[in-house]
Amino acid sequence: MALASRARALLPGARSWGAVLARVTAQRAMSHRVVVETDAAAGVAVMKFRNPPVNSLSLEMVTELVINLEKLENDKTVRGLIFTSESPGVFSSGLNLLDMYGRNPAHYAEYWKAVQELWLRLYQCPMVTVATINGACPAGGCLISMTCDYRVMADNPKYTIGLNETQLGIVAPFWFKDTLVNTIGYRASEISLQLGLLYPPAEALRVGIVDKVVPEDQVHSAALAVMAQWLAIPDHARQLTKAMLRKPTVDNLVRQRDADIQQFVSFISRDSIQKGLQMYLQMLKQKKA
Ligand SMILES: CCCCCCCCC/C=C/C(=O)SCCNC(=O)CCNC(=O)[C@H](O)C(C)(C)COP(=O)(O)OP(=O)(O)OC[C@H]1O[C@@H](n2cnc3c(N)ncnc32)[C@H](O)[C@@H]1OP(=O)(O)O
Repeated sequence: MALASRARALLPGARSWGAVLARVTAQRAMSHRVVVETDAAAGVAVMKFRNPPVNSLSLEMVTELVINLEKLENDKTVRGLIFTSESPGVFSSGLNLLDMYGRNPAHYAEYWKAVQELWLRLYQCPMVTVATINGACPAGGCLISMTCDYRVMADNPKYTIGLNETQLGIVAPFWFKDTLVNTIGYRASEISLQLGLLYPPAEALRVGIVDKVVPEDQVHSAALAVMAQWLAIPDHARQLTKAMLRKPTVDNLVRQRDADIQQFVSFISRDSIQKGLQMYLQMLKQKKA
């Protein structure tokens, strides 16, 4: 779908992703939640999350991620993309709970469409993608990491990764589940997803949700080394192979995008789910206090 039509699909009346972002951020001061640094000679870009305090994937953040991805995909000099957090400690705390709590159905629908768009773009990204997981990585953060071709995690037992949705009383949608199954296999997913497990680095490596665990001060150099290995493969062959492997999973969501949005809106709007999210947010506050 062309850029302009995708933007219109996300927000009716908008002519481009730029216009979408302008509307999304209209009520807030413009800020950059995503920092992109490009090494043109190496053909590698690093996308750093900068959305304090915990890099939650707010509507604004998701929109900025999509815009930046689109720009990089159009830049033929960039062949590889590394994701990381600008501040070690939290890679991403996942979807922004405040975009899923206490809002109206139109907002939930807009948010979910943007999250779908991000996943579709990341999962089909023609660049080599590597997640450098330098902090906590629950739920949506884990989803982003799993869309990458390779995951390197810092060896810090305080950091955990996994799809913990059930612990919040919510359900990971089928395409989160599909991404997990494609990463760690069916049986491990049955256990992981139902219990909402968050794995520390050694266990994450054992179950296969990450591919490499390295000392924290080596996480970036390790990601660059992995990138160099992947970039040694001719792009066209690797891209077609990736597309072939991932197409059935992508098609599964594309076929039922609108139904998935409706399902999300009706699920998240339920009183019982809203109450559960309220309690979870309170628990996070109390933990802090
Ligand atoms: C049928 C199918 C239909 C579909 C059904 C629906 C499908 C939904 C799928 C959902 C996917 C998700 O990603 S749901 C999101 C899951 N995420 C999580 O469970 C992570 C929760 N957060 C944490 O565990 C921690 O914050 C962690 C990331 C480890 C960082 O710990 P720290 O001690 O550094 O920081 P904290 O003190 O906890 O948090 C700092 C502040 O950030 C806030 N905060 C933390 N995480 C946040 C988040 N995700 N969104 C918003 N705000 C968040 C806290 O409330 C604090 O706010 P103040 O007190 O105000 O400062």
